[in-house]
Amino acid sequence: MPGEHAAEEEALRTELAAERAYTERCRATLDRTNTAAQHRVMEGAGVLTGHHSGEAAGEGVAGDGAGAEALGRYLRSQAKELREEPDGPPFFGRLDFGDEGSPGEQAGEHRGQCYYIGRRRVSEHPSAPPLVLDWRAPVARAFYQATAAQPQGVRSRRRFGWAPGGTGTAEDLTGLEDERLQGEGLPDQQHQDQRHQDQQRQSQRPQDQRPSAAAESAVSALASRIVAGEIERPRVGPMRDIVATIQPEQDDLVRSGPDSSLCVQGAPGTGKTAVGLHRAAYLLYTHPRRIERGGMLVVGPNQAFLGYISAVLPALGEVGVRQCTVRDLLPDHPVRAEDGPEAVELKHSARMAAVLRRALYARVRLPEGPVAVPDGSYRWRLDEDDLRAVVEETLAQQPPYEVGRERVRARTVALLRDQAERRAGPPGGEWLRRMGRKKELTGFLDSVWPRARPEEVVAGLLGDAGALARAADGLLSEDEQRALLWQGRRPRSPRTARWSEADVLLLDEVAGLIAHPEESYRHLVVDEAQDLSPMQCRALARRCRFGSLTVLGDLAQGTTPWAARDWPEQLAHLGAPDAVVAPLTTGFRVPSELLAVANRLLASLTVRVPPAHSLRTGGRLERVRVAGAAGLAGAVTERVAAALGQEGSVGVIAAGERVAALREALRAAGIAAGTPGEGGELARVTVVGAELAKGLEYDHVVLVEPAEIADSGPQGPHRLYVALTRAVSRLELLHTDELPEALRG
Ligand SMILES: Nc1ncnc2c1ncn2[C@@H]1O[C@H](COP(=O)(O)OP(=O)(O)OP(=O)(O)O)[C@@H](O)[C@H]1O
Repeated sequence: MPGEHAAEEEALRTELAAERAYTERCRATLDRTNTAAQHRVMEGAGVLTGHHSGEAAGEGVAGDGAGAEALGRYLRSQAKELREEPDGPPFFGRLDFGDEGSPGEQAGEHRGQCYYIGRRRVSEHPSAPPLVLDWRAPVARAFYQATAAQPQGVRSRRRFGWAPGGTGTAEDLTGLEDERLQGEGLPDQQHQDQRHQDQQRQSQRPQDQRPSAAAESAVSALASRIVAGEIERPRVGPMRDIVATIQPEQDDLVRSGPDSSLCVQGAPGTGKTAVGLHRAAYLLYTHPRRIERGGMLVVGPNQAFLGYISAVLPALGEVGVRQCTVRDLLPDHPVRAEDGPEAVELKHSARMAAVLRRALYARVRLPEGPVAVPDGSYRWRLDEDDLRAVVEETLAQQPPYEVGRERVRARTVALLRDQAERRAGPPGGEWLRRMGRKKELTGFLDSVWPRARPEEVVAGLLGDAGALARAADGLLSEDEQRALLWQGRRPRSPRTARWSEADVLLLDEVAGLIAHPEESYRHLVVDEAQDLSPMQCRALARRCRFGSLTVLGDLAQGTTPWAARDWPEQLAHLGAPDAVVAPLTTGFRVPSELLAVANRLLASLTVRVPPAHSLRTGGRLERVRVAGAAGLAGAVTERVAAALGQEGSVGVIAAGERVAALREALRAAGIAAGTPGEGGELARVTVVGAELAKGLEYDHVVLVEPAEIADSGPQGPHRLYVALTRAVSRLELLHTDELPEALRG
């Protein structure tokens, strides 16, 4: 009825005006907080440099110089955080709790309350109720989880629509949407975003698939135009946070506790990376004492990927979390040699860890004969049997090598102490220390448990056929040993050895056997974990001995020669054999039309994973046959130019060898093409090798010569699967060769 409609419009206008006023209040508060923090820094800095009020540096503030310096660092980091924190909407949701609580459920302490939910807490005064709650606060969980069937005390959930790219000012608030979870007589969606009202989202909802229960709950979320708009927003620039639209099955993973490790097996575009990063932010917030920022580490496959995801944690208010590749964690040896493929694979294999352990412990010898230790005019005598028992028992305890050496020293001194005690009563601490430093004792130690350096151990193994044969007996075949041995270029000393990329892993493994690494993280988020080799997994595991992991990956997207075939084994290498494996199968990136094609490829892969459903439809697939190979670059340029006529980003994915030429062809046509992770917000076109496309996404993908990618070695089909699943809306298959069978029309 027109009258009813007008009344509704009026109500919406009133509500929007009230919410805009609230936005202004939040922004004013944020501005004040920011200014106050900057002020504190200036003051703090003034005090610290002695320019302030004539007081001695730091006095009255931090008591001493070191304390003052620490305070200064803290204040600077706080102000830096505030500066780095991007502007954005101060909130994205609102929860109104019912007065009564639904049957069987209690609104409890939240009865009748109204909470705004945002990326960060906004508070006018420490003792006043906050204007906006952090999305990680326990009560905010209901925003993600409450349903009409289980309202969790929530009467109504409001979502806010903000102008894309805006800074979150009052004018940027463009719409709101209410979902009634309790109460009667109200339609589900009370108010709609004014700007997006005409969009025909309904017709875009998937109907051609039978979704899982999780997908169904997500589909119901799509009933929200604001959520749908967020999911379908064109992609340009780095990855965004998804905090306003986290789905219930994702939220369960984000909020699972820090005690046990978690492995997310997720089909392409199901939000693994997003879930992992939000989980990192959640854990930092919820368990600040257990997991400080320095104790959280995010590991990704390459710099391109890290560049792509680097803005997400800062957007969630978490700056200063280290994000790096496995390589970045390893020792900084210059790489000056290259291995053959067989040697590389061997060096990444778990068997190598066993070989290295043997090589290291081959240095330990059982004592031969007694040892005499002079003490003034007296000589203590240590029996061979006793010494042998000391070494054997220490070996059996399997401590890190260096700890083992010190243990043998301590226990040998204890043998001396026992003798001294019998002779003259308990000796003093000084006597024990002196005995421990005796050159006869150190000489004995050097003969049975010599010091070891990783370089010596690895060079001693790879440069000596005999040593390798002994360490590899029963573990590596003769052919494999030959592949590992340094041929012809034996270094004169370990110092001059020319290490390969994979050797650095071996050096790190041995360093880890000698002593635990100094760096020790409380939580690791490991992305694209299916691609890690056992030796890389071990490098991560030893840096998180007392922590837990969030392992993210997709076995179907494994593209390295050592990619994992199943999770239990990979998780064991990562030191988290008990991690729960949770699947994500509802896709947010690839539309179902494109996913259907990619799913056809799954059958030709060597791993078994559940196929994905997609929440998105309207994807377009085009197969474009180009007459001659010479015309391919021209055709790519043409297609990219046409794609630029539409909204969003364009990714050209091709076999690695083609990338440079394609980028050049685009440049010649006046199209600037960036490399992934570099171009920032402005690069709309990216050319990327199929081997680096993992984790990235583009609105429009031009996939060049798919057969070439499929045929690029045993992992080729996996690589093609990755390439096929990068498109958010449109995928063009450009080919001169026949398409792989699964991709034919
Ligand atoms: N709940 C959500 N709301 C909105 N967007 C989402 C949601 N979950 C995921 N997305 C979006 O879907 C896309 C895919 O997410 P993400 O890259 O985390 O998936 P992935 O499983 O890691 O993919 P891949 O396996 O291909 O690397 C991203 O653009 C992400 O922002």
